[in-house]
Amino acid sequence: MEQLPGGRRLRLASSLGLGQRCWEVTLDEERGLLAWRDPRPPRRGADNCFVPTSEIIAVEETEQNKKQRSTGKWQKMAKPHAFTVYYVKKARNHRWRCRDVTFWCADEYLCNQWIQALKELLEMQKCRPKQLLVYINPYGGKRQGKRIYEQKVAPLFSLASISADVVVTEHANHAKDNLFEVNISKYDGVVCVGGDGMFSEVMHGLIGRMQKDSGIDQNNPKAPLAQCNIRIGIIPAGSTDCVCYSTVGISDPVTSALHIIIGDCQPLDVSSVHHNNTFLKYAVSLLGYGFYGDVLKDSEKKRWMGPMRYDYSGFKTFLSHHYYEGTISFQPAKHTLGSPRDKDSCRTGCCVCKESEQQLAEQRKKCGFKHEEDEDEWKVIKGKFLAINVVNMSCACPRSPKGLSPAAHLADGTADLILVRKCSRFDFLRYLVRHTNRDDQFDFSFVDVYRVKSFQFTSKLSEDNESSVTDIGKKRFGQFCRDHPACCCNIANSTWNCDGETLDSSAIEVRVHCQLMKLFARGIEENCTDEAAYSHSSIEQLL
Ligand SMILES: Nc1ncnc2c1ncn2[C@@H]1O[C@H](COP(=O)(O)OP(=O)(O)OP(=O)(O)O)[C@@H](O)[C@H]1O
Ligand SMILES: CCCCCCCCCCCCC/C=C/[C@@H](O)[C@H](CO)NC(C)=O
Ligand SMILES: [Ca+2]
Repeated sequence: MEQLPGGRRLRLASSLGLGQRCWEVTLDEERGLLAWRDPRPPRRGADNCFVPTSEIIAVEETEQNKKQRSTGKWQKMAKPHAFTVYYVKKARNHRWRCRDVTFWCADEYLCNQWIQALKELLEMQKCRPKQLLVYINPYGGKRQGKRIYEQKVAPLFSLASISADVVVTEHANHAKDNLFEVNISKYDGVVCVGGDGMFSEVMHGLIGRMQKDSGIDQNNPKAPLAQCNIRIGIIPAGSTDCVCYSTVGISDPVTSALHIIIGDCQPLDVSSVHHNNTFLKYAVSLLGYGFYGDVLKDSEKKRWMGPMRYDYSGFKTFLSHHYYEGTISFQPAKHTLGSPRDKDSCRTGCCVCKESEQQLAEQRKKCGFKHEEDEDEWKVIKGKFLAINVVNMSCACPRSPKGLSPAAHLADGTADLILVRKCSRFDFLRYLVRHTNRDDQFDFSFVDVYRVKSFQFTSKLSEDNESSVTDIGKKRFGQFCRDHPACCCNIANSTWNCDGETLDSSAIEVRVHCQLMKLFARGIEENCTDEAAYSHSSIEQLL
């Protein structure tokens, strides 16, 4: 243990070899930093580096004659004792990579001391998973799930001494059904390799299992649900990968694997969807009726096209320009500080999410769940809509980097309700194009947005059905309004797109459950675009 001038203690401080030179290497346990600096007088571009110990992946004794990862060549190491530290390197656009640095010294005892100290610090990171259950969808996205896991993820898990039980799914709902049977207490987390649909399956398995084990009836739309504490990791291998992109900032399997390894944790709101006291589904990203429901329905027939199916069906649906009539009722969210028109977005350690969760917890302590359900006001809107989107998170994805609601929060107990009323094709195109650029997508007279905690929808057709429209009448009219063949008024229902799966009912009741589950993620970090975040920095400022 070394003492610094300010009274701070260092776990270890030594002069160690790195490449051809000697470096001052320190392990600061209090600050949780491993740092190495070139002791020669500072010059431009000198490499002074540090790594938070929470972002060290592994430490290994380095064998002589070991293949040097950086050069790819076999090099005889002339140095007698060495150890390699593998760590997270943050690159541009939220991408993480595994890098390594090898230190050497002549003294075997000193080398072992370093290995021992670093391993002890790694052991102290209690949030890191040791045993994972992995489900791979071999048919998601471009059908690369198995290859992505085997080539990019499994080697990192094994480097970090994580053992994984791997299930390659054989049919839809395999993972979900399996999660009701496995001994879940054996695992520190569940990983899904696939897209949003695969994530949704795993989430349904885990939340469903949790409610079953706690004796909670999922069919009761008002039941307070039991929180699911086992974290889910998403290795993106789907077509949209919206949940991964919106919670990590990038769809990249290696980045996601590293977030899992270091044991990140991001709570997530989940909406429950019911119809007539029957549970239909949970949703975390998009519940979309009209445009996104029709895109999904059409695209399901074209799965063979892979991710391109959404572009094809998107264009076709855009041309069809159908609108739908219905009634929307919602309870505005009063417990949150945020609004959908905010300029700031939800970022790592978001205060809006923290505050909102506290407010909700206090409200519940005072009045219980019942008050919230019964006494808060409902707003009712009737109209003709091209799209009704309810989003629990921004829904950012590579196709729409800001998402459908850029200021939506991951864990504030609310969803953003976006109503796109009947407008011209040209106006709808302007709206869609704003998903892909920086302009405000809510700044249109035909678009309204509300932050809500619960929501209901009934289509005009089902309202009419309950009263007058007969089956014969429906057949005669066909799908479209007979009186106005060119008006695009669609007397058929659209379908709900629930995180990329279709729902059977158009009339639904939705409730947001604050932070019902957790992911191996940390939310999107404030932009750290600089490769040099951890290097070329003045080490003196840190020590
Ligand atoms: N072995 C399997 N065979 C067929 N379908 C499967 C299998 N395993 C999982 N599925 C189903 O495939 C559906 C789609 O998978 P996934 O979400 O991984 O890919 P995607 O639809 O291409 O991507 P995204 O949801 O991001 O648009 C999921 O709903 C899942 O239930
Ligand atoms: C003519 C211009 C077209 C512009 C289209 C922009 C498309 C943006 C797509 C954003 C979709 C984000 C919502 C994500 C939903 C997912 O839950 C779901 C399943 O992966 N994906 C889709 C496409 O429904
Ligand atoms: Ca939310």
